[in-house]
Amino acid sequence: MAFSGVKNDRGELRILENLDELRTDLADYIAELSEAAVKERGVFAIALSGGSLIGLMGKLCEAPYNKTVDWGKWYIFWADERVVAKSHSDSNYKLAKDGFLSKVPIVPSHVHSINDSVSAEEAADEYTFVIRQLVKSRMVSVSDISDCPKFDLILLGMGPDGHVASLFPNHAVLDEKDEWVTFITDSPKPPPERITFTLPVINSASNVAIVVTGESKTESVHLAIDNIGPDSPSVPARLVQPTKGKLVWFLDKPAASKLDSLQFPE
Ligand SMILES: O=C1O[C@H](COP(=O)(O)O)[C@@H](O)[C@H](O)[C@H]1O
Repeated sequence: MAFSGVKNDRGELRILENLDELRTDLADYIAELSEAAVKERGVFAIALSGGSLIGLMGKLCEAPYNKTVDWGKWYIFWADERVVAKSHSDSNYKLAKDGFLSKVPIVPSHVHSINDSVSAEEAADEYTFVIRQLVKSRMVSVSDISDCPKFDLILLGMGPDGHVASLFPNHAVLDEKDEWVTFITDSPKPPPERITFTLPVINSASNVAIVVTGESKTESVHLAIDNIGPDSPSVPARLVQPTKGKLVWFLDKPAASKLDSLQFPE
C-alpha cells in the first residue's frame, strides 16, 4: 500500500500502488466486514453501486474469497440504479450480475433489485417498501439515531463530477431528508431516470467505502477530502459523512495525486 491513514473527519484513506493492489485490499476489506457482520448478526446487508466499482470487486470471485466468504448470508441491494430494463447494458443490476453475482453462490432470493417495469417514482417507492420489510425482519439493521436502515456496508463509486450513487452536484436530490430512496428524471449523466439512496441512508450505514480510480477524478477527490476554502466548489462525495459508521476511501495514485500533503517516493 502506498499510503494509509486518517484524514481529519473525512475517514480513512487507503491509497494503493496500482489497481491490482487496490482490488486485493478491497476484497480483503469486504470479506472482513462480511465475516464480522455474519458473526454479530447472522447476515451481511451490502449495497452496491454501478460503474467501475464492479470490476474493482473482481477478486472476490477468485480464491480464497470465493470459498471463504459466507455467500449464503449476503443480502444485496443497490445504492443507486438506472431505471432501464434489467437486460439493458446501462443497468447497474446487469453489470453486477454479469461481473460478480453470477460468479459467486449468492442466494437469488437475497438479491434485491428494483422493479424495472414501472416509473422511476414507483420504483423508488417500491424499493423503499422492500427495504422496510427487511428492516422489520432485521435482515437490515435500523439506525439507533435516525429512522433509517443501517446497512452493514454501502459501496460507492464517484464520477469525475464528484457524484456518488445518483446524487449529482447542485441537484435538489442532495437536500432530500425524508425519503430513504428517491428518484430523479434529469440525471446529467445518461440515462436520465434513476433511483438512489438518499444522504441520510448513506450516512446511517455502519460502513461506507468510496472507491475511486483514474486521473479524471483527481480534482473531485481533492474537493471531497481536503480542507478546501469556503469559496471552493463542493462535491456530493464530500457530503458522505457517516454519523456513527466508518468511512474508507480506496484510491489509486492517479486519483489521489492532488491530495494535500501526500508525497509519494519517486
Ligand atoms: O452513473 C453512475 O456513476 C457512478 C460512478 O461511476 P464510475 O464508472 O465513474 O465509477 C456510479 O458509482 C453509480 O453507481 C452509477 O450509477
